[in-house]
Amino acid sequence: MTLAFSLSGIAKRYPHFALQDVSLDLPEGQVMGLVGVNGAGKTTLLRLLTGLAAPDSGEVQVLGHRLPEGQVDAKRDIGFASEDMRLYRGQTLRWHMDLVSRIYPGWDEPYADDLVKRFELRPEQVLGGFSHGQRVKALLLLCLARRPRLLLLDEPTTGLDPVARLEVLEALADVLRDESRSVLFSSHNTHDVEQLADSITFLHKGRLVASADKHAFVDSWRRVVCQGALPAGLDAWPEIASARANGSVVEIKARAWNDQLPARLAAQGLQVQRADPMALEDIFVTAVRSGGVA
Ligand SMILES: Nc1ncnc2c1ncn2[C@@H]1O[C@H](COP(=O)(O)OP(=O)(O)OP(=O)(O)O)[C@@H](O)[C@H]1O
Repeated sequence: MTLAFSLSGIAKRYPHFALQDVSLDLPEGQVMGLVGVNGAGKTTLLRLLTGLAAPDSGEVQVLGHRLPEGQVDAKRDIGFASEDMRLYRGQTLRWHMDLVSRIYPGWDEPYADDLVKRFELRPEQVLGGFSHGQRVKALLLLCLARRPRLLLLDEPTTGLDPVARLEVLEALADVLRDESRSVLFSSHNTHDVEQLADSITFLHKGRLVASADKHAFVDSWRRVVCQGALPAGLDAWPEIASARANGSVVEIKARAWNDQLPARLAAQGLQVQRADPMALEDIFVTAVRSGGVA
């Protein structure tokens, strides 16, 4: 299996924050959603992969190149889009497109023109006059039309209105159909991740809380409604992320649902009435609150 990137035993410390013990692989052709609250360390992780930041310890490999030594080679095939990246406000979109096309031989002009139309951008307009949503789309266009092997997108849909968000998601979904391309995109929005990603990585306070195949991961969680009294120590079970009582109804969020769980709960005096699938948003909040995923 070829890896788009591999992070191994990474630590990166800032005065008030540390990314710790991060080991994470992305197989080539896969789309990974990186989910975390503000300040979880998502941008820091993406910057490590682009070589914009160096780890204090651990190893970073991108597209077969070890960073920092192989940074120049790796960067040729990485497309990084982040809101922090400044475009030239006084220059037109066409000027930016010409500039990027001269630097990157993989530039795909027909695809760039297609994205101009799809995003309803005006190539002759200077970027200083673009709205926030138009700037985000311009940045994505400049990144996507290079056809990089690895796309790193830092919150590509944040701040977009629903229509712009859908356009961006559709453009990304098109890109993702190409199986030789790999994507890591960060988001606060679990709906976007649920829609696009093959695998999900939760980051919280600089640590990986979970990283797994999306379907298997979502399928392992259940919201279990039981009748009975809440037994002590239930939330210490490794399969259980949270348990709370409301009168004689006990609600359990199980992170590792299995067929044996109802019988084990019955032995504690709890009768399982329902075990419902959970939305990714609910799983994320529960996982973060409970401090991890077994
Ligand atoms: N160059 C730096 N110097 C000092 N602290 C930094 C630096 N870069 C990031 N940090 C700190 O690291 C922490 C994680 O920041 P990061 O931007 O990686 O989080 P994030 O998950 O992307 O957050 P958000 O969703 O708000 O963008 C923050 O507390 C931030 O202040």
